[in-house]
Amino acid sequence: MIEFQHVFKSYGRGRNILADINFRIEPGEFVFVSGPSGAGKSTLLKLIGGLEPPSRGTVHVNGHRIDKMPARARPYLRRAVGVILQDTHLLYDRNAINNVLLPLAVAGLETRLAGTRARAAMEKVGLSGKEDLNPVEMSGGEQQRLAIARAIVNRPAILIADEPTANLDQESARRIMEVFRDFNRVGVTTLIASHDGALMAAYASRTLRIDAGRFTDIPGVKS
Ligand SMILES: Nc1ncnc2c1ncn2[C@@H]1O[C@H](COP(=O)(O)OP(=O)(O)OP(=O)(O)O)[C@@H](O)[C@H]1O
Repeated sequence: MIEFQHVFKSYGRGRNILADINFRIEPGEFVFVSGPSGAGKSTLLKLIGGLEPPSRGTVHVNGHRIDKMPARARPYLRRAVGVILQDTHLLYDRNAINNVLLPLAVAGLETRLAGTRARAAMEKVGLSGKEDLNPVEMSGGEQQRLAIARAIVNRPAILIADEPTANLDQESARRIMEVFRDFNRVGVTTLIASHDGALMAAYASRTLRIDAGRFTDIPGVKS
C-alpha cells in the first residue's frame, strides 16, 4: 500500500514541485504516473522510495509512515521498495552479477545464498549467461534489465521505475514491460513513471496524471 495525504515538496526554498498530492495505491496494483517533462513524476517516485523527504504531508509505504522515518529505519525501506531510476546507477568497476549482489551484501545475506538469489534474479529478467559481463559490455535494454534484477533481488513488495523504457527500441521496451508485468502478477505493487502514451495504453490498469505538481484527475478515482 502506498498512501499520500496532503503532500507538498519543494527543493530548498524553491517553488512547490508537488502541491497537495493525495492518492492511495492498493497492494498488487499496476499503476502508471504520467505527465509532461518537469511535472514532478520523478520527485513523486523518490518520495515513495525514501530518496527525498516530503516538505509537508504524510507518506505511508507498505504499512509504515515514512515521512518522519528516522535514518536507522531506512534499511527497511530499501528492502520493501525496489527502485529503478532513469540513470541506472550501475557500477562499472564490477561485473553484472556483482552489481546484483550489492543490495544482498548490504543486507548481510550469507554469501552462498546471496549468489543463488542473485543468479535467480538475473534469470528472471532474461540475463542468464551474462553474469560475468561488465555492464559497459551490455546493450541499453540489458542494462535496464540488470537494474531491474538489482531492484528485485531483495524481493521487495513494491517496485517503482522512472521511465524504464526511455531510449529503448520497441522490442526492448516490450521485454522490460513484460518483466514488470510478471512481477506484478505474483503480487508486487508496481508504479512506473512514463510519458509514453502507447506504452500506457498497452499496459496500464490505472494512470495517475500529474501536471505542474498537481494531479489532474480526481484523486483516488481509478481511470
Ligand atoms: N534535486 C533537485 N533540486 C532542485 N530542483 C529539482 C531537483 N530535482 C528536480 N527538481 C525540479 O523539480 C521539477 C520536477 O522534476 P521531476 O524530475 O520530478 O519531473 P519529471 O516529471 O520526472 O520530469 P521528466 O519527465 O523530465 O523526468 C523540475 O522543475 C526540476 O527542475
